[in-house]
Amino acid sequence: ARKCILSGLWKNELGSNMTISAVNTDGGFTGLYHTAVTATDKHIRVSPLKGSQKPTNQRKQLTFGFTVSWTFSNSMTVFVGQCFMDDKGKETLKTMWLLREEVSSPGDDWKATRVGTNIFTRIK
Ligand SMILES: O=C1N[C@H]2[C@H](CS[C@H]2CCCCC(=O)c2ccc3ccc4cccc5ccc2c3c45)N1
Repeated sequence: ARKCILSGLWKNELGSNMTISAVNTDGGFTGLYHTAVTATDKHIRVSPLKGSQKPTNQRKQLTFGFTVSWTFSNSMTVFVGQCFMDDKGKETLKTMWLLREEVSSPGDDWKATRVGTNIFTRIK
């Protein structure tokens, strides 16, 4: 059966897109993330991502995680999820994410993390 491959171009339901480079032998990958939305009034630029996946030789519907370090800021998002493939070979990445924004004091730590879900599909 065909297996999910993370490398390539993906988009999510927010209109964001990401490019994932080739996955290396230990499951590591890098890429670029272009978010369509932001919780800050700063101008958001394309940001680097780094992640890893379970080696595909063991899984058709692999699990993965990656981190986006938002350019020119001290905020970060981690995504974790799984690739699902339908019987036509169409891949879907179902993910959950945590967005950590920088806050000025420990007293504000309680409000520093947002959580959500994203579904990614391939851009042909
Ligand atoms: O495709 C998707 N897009 C959204 C979801 C999960 S990630 C999220 C986009 C996050 C963009 C970075 C951001 O908002 C951001 C960037 C820089 C910031 C600098 C300083 C901040 C200070 C206070 C609050 C912030 C909130 C978000 C921030 C930043 C700050 N999926």
